[in-house]
Amino acid sequence: MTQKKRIVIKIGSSSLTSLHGEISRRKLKRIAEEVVELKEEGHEVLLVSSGAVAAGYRKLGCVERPTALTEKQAAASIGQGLLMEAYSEYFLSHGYVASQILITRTDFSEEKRYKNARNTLKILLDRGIIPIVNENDTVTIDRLKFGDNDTLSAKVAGLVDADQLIILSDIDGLYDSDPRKNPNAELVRDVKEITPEIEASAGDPGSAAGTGGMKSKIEAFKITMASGIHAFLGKAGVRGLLLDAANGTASGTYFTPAEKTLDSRKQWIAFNSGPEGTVTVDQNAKNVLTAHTGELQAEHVISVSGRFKNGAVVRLKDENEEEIGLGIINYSSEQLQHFRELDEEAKAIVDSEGLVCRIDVPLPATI
Ligand SMILES: Nc1ncnc2c1ncn2[C@@H]1O[C@H](COP(=O)(O)OP(=O)(O)O)[C@@H](O)[C@H]1O
Ligand SMILES: N[C@@H](CCC(=O)OP(=O)(O)O)C(=O)O
Repeated sequence: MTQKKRIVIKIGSSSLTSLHGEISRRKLKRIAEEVVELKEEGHEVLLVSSGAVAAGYRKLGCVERPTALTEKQAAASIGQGLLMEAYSEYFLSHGYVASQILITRTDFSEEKRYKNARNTLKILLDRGIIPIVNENDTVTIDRLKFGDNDTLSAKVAGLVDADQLIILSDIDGLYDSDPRKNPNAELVRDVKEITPEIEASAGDPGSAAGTGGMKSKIEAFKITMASGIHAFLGKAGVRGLLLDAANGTASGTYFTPAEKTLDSRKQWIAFNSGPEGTVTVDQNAKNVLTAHTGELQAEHVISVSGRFKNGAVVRLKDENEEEIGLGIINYSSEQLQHFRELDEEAKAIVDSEGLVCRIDVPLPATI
């Protein structure tokens, strides 16, 4: 009997579009058919689907996929509805209900919203619905965009405690170098660690429709591997690929999670919180903090940048500007600045009371 899994499937723009960059109903139906096969096997399925811009730009009056942000946002507001309509129609005809979730980065960076999104998605999955997630392109400002849906899909997989993330693309897996530049590039079938060689091999998108290329997919797999989630990269449109990927028999690249993984709070700190400031510490503190036993006392803080409240996530750096980790700080930036201005006697009193920070997520192990 097959083990029932919770599977997140990311469908890139290039997997849903024709040569001209418009949505292809035929391609969408092929993928939807495979999703239905997974549902019939009893798996829970959540889709992260790109394609809103592709589905809408013609109707906006553009002759090709726009590059200006405002046009992309306007195209997405037309296309997102059309995309959902196409999925919904197909799934309903097979007795499955789809739901739409549009997400922005702040939905992840604010812990309350993160937990709320998690609860909603879990209810939908428990009830057999197929949630379809996309970035809320229409309202997201450039600086705060995910941009590509690869890292979004890995974060969503972490959010719902998925067993597996399947990324469908226009290529049948990760190659040891960018196949457009090197015709002798070879398919890598198993990845247990993202090495510097893998990072160097990952190039840009293969088509005008794609956004992140292999680079953003590798970022996504770093997140799944650190979060204990199995992942697979394969080519959309290959008959039976989704079922085979779920069973571990598909042709493509499998990414095995690390042995030591982060619990859900640490995942949130590492990948979603968005540090609000930087605290530079002296060598003594660095030694203690990186030994994992340590707690940072105020006297070891050399400088503070950014404005943050107590309870914020901050980046910790050493005197050479090297990052040593992320932690939740017990003092605001103002309190820390104030501390630096006290005389030694006053400092000794505050310091004996004050734990400033404990390192929660060491670097570079996980990011
Ligand atoms: N090392 C690599 N292995 C495989 N593909 C790569 C690599 N480096 C760059 N690419 C390119 O990444 C493309 C897939 O990413 P992208 O175009 O963004 O598609 P999607 O829309 O599916 O996200 C491939 O078509 C390929 O040309
Ligand atoms: N959110 C955008 C998709 C962004 C994008 O192109 O991502 P991808 O094709 O997955 O690299 C849309 O729906 O058009």
